[in-house]
Amino acid sequence: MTAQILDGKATAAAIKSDLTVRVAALKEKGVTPGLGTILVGDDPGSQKYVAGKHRDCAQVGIASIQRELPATATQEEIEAVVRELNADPACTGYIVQLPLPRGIDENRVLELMDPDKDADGLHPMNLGRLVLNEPAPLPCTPNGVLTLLRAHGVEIKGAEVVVVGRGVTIGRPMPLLLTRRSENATVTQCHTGTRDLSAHLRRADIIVAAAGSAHLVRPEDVKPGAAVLDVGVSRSAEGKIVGDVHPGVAEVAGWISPNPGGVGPMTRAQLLVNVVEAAERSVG
Ligand SMILES: Nc1nc(=O)c2c([nH]1)NC[C@@H]1CN(c3ccc(C(=O)N[C@@H](CCC(=O)O)C(=O)O)cc3)C=[N+]21
Repeated sequence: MTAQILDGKATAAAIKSDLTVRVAALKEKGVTPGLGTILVGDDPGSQKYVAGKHRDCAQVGIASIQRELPATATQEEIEAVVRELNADPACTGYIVQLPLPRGIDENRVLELMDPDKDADGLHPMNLGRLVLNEPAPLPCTPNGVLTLLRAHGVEIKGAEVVVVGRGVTIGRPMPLLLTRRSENATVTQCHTGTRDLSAHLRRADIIVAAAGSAHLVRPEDVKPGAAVLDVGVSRSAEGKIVGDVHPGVAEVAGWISPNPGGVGPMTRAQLLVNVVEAAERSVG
């Protein structure tokens, strides 16, 4: 058996073509959505991701606002740019590319953002709204995972889902999304303190691997027919992306998300969704 592909590239393209229509409608009403990015330092990976986000914006008609600071930028300098984008009416949503350089208090920067311009859904106010079941922009990667599953008809309701990882961008918010009444999944969250990861993985109908540990999920850990989402990004010595899922899993799983080409493009598409939805809310 070979797993069917959870095609993030194609699903993201369909989302973007829907957004193109909605952006055109907003422009007719005099509103042009604008995505801002704040990039600090010169990490090649971060530069590449941010460039990809602006390419996506151009495709759907969203304006781009790019702010770059050197790796030596101080806390105050970064916070000044956050204040600037909070005040800029052309910037309807923005992100602060993470991680920020060592020595910068990331949480202080995020808390300074206007929660209504939070395109990542990672502002503490919006994470709190998610916990309280209030409307909020949803964290892009977890929401991308859900959208990818839905687009391929994978049943989430009642599924046993194992999330591996507890990072702020994926591991922590993912179970919050999955356990809403609209999804009704049963979730087990595993992490480095989990005693027997394999035992949990083997029971899962859906595995979300977001530990950042190369080839952590092995074929013998996967129930035949399960859906496996590879969210991890490590790099090989040659700089190629290595996911959290061993390639042999494709012989056991029913569904698998390629990496690259799976959750990455979905993350970017959900970012655009958050920007467009915020602009739509602003026109009522
Ligand atoms: N505030 C903030 N928001 C983020 O959303 C955020 C962040 N910080 N910091 C870094 C991570 C990483 N991230 C990715 C987005 C797209 C791809 C992506 O599109 N990847 C392509 C391949 C890209 C390649 O080949 O290098 C793919 O999977 O097909 C990957 C990774 C967003 N992040």
